[in-house]
Amino acid sequence: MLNVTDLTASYGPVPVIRGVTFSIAKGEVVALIGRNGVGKTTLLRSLMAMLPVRRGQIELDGEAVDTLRTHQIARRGMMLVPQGRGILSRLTVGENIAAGMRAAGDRQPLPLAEALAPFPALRERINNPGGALSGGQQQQLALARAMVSRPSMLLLDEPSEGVQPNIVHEIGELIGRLARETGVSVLLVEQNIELALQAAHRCLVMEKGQIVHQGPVDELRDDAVLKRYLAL
Ligand SMILES: Nc1ncnc2c1ncn2[C@@H]1O[C@H](COP(=O)(O)OP(=O)(O)OP(=O)(O)O)[C@@H](O)[C@H]1O
Repeated sequence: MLNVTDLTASYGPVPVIRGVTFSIAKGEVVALIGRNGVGKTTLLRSLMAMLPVRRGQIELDGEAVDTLRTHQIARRGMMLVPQGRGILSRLTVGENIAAGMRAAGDRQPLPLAEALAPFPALRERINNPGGALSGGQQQQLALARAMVSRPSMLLLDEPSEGVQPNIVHEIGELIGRLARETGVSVLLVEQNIELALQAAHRCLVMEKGQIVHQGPVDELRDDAVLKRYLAL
């Protein structure tokens, strides 16, 4: 589980994340929503120590990780799947997953067959280059590469991006299933409300670097709420 207390972070003198506090329980999926530029990506990056300036407490599975560096945080079990996914397009599906195994450090990674079990489309394409996959398959590969190190916390930045609209719900269903079946917790930055509703239990709403609202994800079914927080 993740506990974040009074997190403040910036690229320079002006804070982009301002006093953010929230928790995510084991196996819980939380959607982080908000308009463009409010700081959602920056929050994920600051949890991974990828920002120069950061203050506040970050506790992962009962241990403070806010003094650790990015690769050390990954080895403690928090993995980021960035926007655009970071697939190595010339390497095969299997080689991409092997790269995820190396990120595991001392954590014993899953055997390949086990890592691929939730992703039948990848099993059939194990020797194909990552760049030859469809958007949805690449998103699955990014999830498989993160899950192979048996993380306790996944940070997903816009998993619906570049995925055909008619299979967005499959990605949402997959994220929900990974959380149920492995107990991984998920913080999901997502503009696609369909995916958020499919995968998440709760939502956090961000405005100008602050969490201004927390509630059950079903609130996003209300057009008035969407209009207020997302200007849809
Ligand atoms: N590398 C960077 N250096 C300096 N400022 C940055 C950097 N990346 C983002 N910012 C600024 O930080 C603020 C928050 O950006 P961020 O990308 O976190 O927002 P976001 O909510 O994820 O938006 P989007 O949905 O468009 O990705 C913006 O004002 C942005 O210009």
